[in-house]
Amino acid sequence: MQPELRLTAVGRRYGIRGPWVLRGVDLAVAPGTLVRVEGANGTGKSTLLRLLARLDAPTEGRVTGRPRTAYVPERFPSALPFTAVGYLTHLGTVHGLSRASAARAADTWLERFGAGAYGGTPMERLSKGSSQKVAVAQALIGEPELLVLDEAWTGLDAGARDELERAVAERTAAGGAVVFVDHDPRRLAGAPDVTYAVLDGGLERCADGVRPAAGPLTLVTAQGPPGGRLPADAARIVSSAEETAPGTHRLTVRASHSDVLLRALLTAVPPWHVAGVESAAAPHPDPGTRP
Ligand SMILES: Nc1ncnc2c1ncn2[C@@H]1O[C@H](COP(=O)(O)OP(=O)(O)OP(=O)(O)O)[C@@H](O)[C@H]1O
Repeated sequence: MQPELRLTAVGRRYGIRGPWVLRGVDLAVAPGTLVRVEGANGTGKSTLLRLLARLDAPTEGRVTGRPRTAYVPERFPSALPFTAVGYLTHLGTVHGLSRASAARAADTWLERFGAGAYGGTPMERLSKGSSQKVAVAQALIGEPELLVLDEAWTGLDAGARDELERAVAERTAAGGAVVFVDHDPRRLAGAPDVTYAVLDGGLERCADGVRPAAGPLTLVTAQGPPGGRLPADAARIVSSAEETAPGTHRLTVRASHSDVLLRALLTAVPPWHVAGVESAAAPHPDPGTRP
């Protein structure tokens, strides 16, 4: 991401005399970080996310940085004159993919979210859940440097919710930033690097959720070349790594990121051998995660 997105003394109000929804907000979104935004209804979370996605401009203050950004809005306009694949392919080309790659990526994302059967269905005929899968896929198709998710899990079935969590882990593992709002406090529990609450128009950092993160952890035993370094994509997401014997590594990773770790190990050149995967007890509760 070049350079990181930054809000400086940002304020937003609607209408010349409207009340300030946000004021004096300073926020930097560093590459590779997962940021959760909390707050009661109507406090300005969506307003903040639209500013981060640069779909809205602040009334005062500055927004700097131009990461390639994708956004899933709270309400996705589903009555679009496209089929699901047609829409996603179009969005893929907007993100710089060739038409053929965009069409392939469209199929892949619909399959991942369990909506492969609806690729040829006109968007306006999709159910709410399938439409939400398209909403999420359109944001992921371009592998954005900044992914902004406003209640993106709402309306998805359990399989698609898990898949979106995996996709978020993949984005951050690849060095992208993800900012999300979700009404479910368990969403990606333990995973965010930082949590902010929107409160009285300002932004409060809840607690340092810095790694090693708490929450459910997975313990992976893997073998690589003796003395070899962990593949970069794996090193970025592990909470701890220990070489217990030459070439044998004990890795802990947040459970939500375990698939991404395994893929990083197995697709490394040369590939690593995964000798074991098991659940590990969380070391301590995450102060950044509220019950
Ligand atoms: N386009 C707009 N025009 C006028 N007022 C707006 C607009 N968008 C948001 N607001 C007002 O700004 C305030 C914050 O809204 P926002 O949607 O950002 O909050 P939120 O925290 O995302 O709410 P929720 O949790 O209910 O989605 C609300 O009072 C809302 O009515």
